[in-house]
Amino acid sequence: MSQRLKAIAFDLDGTLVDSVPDLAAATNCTLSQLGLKTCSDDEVRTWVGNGARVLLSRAMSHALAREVSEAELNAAMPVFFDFYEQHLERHSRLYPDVIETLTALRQRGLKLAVVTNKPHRFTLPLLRAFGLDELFELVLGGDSLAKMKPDPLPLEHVRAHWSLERDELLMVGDSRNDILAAKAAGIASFGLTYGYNYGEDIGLCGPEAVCNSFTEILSRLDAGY
Ligand SMILES: O=C(O)COP(=O)(O)O
Ligand SMILES: [Mg+2]
Repeated sequence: MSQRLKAIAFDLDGTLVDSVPDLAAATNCTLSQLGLKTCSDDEVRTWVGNGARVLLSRAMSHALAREVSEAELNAAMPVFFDFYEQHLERHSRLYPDVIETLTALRQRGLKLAVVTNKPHRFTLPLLRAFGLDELFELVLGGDSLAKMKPDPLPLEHVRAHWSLERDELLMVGDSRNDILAAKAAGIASFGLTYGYNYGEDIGLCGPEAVCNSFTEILSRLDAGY
């Protein structure tokens, strides 16, 4: 492990939790209510990454075969939000070895944060539902600050919060938004291959390491990446 590393920022959807089944259910509830054709989990998997509003906008555009207006989206968002709030973790699953690995990282003295593009109102309840909330000292949602990943702002906020140098913070995530945010913030990142990255290979955006499982984070840190 880099002697300098003091903290790790983790993405949530597609990194800690496979949340697509419940995001897809909320999307389909909204589409049905609008009288639109529903979509598959696999389609939703390629639309996740830029927050709930962009997900719904992509789903509605797909169903309507045209761009959606802000007014149409504004009218649909409450349906999505209400449903998702009630069914956050019904079909979602923790990825293997997440709790064990996070616990091991904490035992090494690392501070852990969540930096997600998921709206903040869903983030803490989801972490709580999977018993993850106690493992993180700092949790930022996609609407906690003025900008979300791939903007570097959330990672700069984490650095400032803990007074960290650039080489003292690492970002771990499944999406190019995570890797691009890390690069823009001037910090290292690990990309996970099992999550959602618009159907693309996470290695293509140039993370410092590519991990095929959550536990591999430990061995890559031990090997100095
Ligand atoms: O909700 C999203 O679109 C993505 O969330 P994530 O940043 O935790 O992957
Ligand atoms: Mg993600």
